[in-house]
Amino acid sequence: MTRRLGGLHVLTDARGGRAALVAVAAAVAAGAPVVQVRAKDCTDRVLYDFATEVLALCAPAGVTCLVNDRVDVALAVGAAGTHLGATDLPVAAARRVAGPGHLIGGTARDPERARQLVAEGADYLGVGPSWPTTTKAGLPDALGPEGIRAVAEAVDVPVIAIGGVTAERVADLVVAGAAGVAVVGAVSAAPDPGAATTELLRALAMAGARTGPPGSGP
Ligand SMILES: Cc1ncc(COP(=O)(O)OP(=O)(O)O)c(N)n1
Ligand SMILES: Cc1ncsc1CCOP(=O)(O)O
Ligand SMILES: [Mg+2]
Repeated sequence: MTRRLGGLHVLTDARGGRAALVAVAAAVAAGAPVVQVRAKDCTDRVLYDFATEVLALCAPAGVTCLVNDRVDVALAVGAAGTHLGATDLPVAAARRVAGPGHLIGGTARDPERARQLVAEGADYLGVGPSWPTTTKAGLPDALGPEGIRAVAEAVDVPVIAIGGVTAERVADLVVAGAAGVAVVGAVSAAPDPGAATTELLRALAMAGARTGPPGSGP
């Protein structure tokens, strides 16, 4: 099972369904290293079936597949990991359930919370919103690259910047210390999700982001 964490995290359209799977297939074909199953407002069975289909697209391509919010679903489908935010199961609890081999990411917005999540067992942190976004309601003010920097300097695990990320904004985030970026709209709402993925990957490579497995270079 692939376990890359840096580089590009492509999050699915939260509505799931066929259109979301088409976007994932295009992102995988274009070389996205990480896909996160992020579906909201659906039954457990719909989420399970959707995650199973996303994993079936990721696994043959060696793409790391993570599940948002739900460690039980991640384990049930055999995904590599789970991403947990403030209203989800605590990272320490998910770690107890999933054991040491399961990747766990946590959402942090400041250095104190970031250090706490790492102490609980987080393997990476999603940090944002970097910029304003319409994809998720109720978020605090955007952190900007300086907010990303504050967290990246506080922890040793990869920091993945999220929120309003576009190819044009990638360099500022990498300079600030992000090991990668996570996107919803930049891929799933793009007219050509494959081309959008290629553009984001190119921006990460140009910025010198660590896009390969641990220990594979800059
Ligand atoms: C990589 C990454 N970072 C942050 C998030 C946000 O997670 P959370 O705060 O739980 O919000 P929802 O995604 O559940 O709406 C993420 N999913 N991925
Ligand atoms: C889930 C989440 N958490 C912080 S920003 C965000 C949404 C990011 O979506 P987009 O890439 O479309 O701005
Ligand atoms: Mg969540």
